[in-house]
Amino acid sequence: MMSMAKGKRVVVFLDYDGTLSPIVDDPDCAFMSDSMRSAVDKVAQHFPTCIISGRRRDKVYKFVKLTNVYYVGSHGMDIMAPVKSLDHGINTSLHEQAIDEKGNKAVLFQPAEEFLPIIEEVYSELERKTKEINGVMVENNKFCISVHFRRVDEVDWRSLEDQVINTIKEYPSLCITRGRKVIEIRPSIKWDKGRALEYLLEILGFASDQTLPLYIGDDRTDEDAFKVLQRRGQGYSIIVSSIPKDTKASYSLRDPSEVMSFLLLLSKWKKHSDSSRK
Ligand SMILES: O=P(O)(O)OC[C@H]1O[C@H](O[C@H]2O[C@H](CO)[C@@H](O)[C@H](O)[C@H]2O)[C@H](O)[C@@H](O)[C@@H]1O
Repeated sequence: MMSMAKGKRVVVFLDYDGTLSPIVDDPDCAFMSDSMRSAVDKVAQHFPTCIISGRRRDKVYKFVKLTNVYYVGSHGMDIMAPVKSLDHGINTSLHEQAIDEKGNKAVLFQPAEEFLPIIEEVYSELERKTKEINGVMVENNKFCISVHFRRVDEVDWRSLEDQVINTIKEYPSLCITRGRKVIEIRPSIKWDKGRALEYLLEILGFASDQTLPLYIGDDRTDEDAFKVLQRRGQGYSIIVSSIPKDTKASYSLRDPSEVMSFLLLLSKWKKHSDSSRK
């Protein structure tokens, strides 16, 4: 992998849950370790780095707390540039356009903006309809909703799913996807983590074959990005899983601790290759 990366512009895409933080029962407690934060920070000092998550963007930022990375929330539907100016040869003209008159906003792209009211409505409805089921957590991810059943007794899974399906039937502009013990509700638009990845490569000026995107993720929604890399015949896709999985990724890492070792190795390699060129 490192030999293929020589002379190319590496761009790093990292999923959050299950990739940078271990899967835990309470989604609000999926904290990232300080050592993982430092590993991501080091990578971001060398390569454009983007955290791409199903969560709402501001929540991912609260967990990651780094100002030198791109944040993409709501499964690719909420894209924002880093607050800090970067020196990776990035085309930042679009960033500047996106900063508001107070200079504190840098949202690049929100393809599902018109769905905000409907998502709010469905979120309240799902909260109300599922509150009798013990252990359910409905998470508002801004442009999508997660209905968590990790803490729900297995006997109640079926009725919870029925509740969600019946609710969403009333909203033909929304659709349901599934993740790790979570039912996700999102706008039926042709946009996902794969599209977001392509969008970012394009606007950063990294769409050429001289770019080597690395995408690391653990969940079904990351498969959309793996497929894009496969189709483009570009870069490396890495699934995080301790068991064999049906995946479009070409490589695997077992868990977030192996992700951290990989990230540290990547930044060490870059430092070393830069210094040996001097
Ligand atoms: O794209 P991701 O960053 O991987 O986000 C996908 C979903 O991750 C979170 O849920 C998952 O992790 C939780 C914490 O470990 C776990 O409790 C839950 O069972 C998992 O599904 C997040 O809470 C969701 O909103 C994301 O969509």
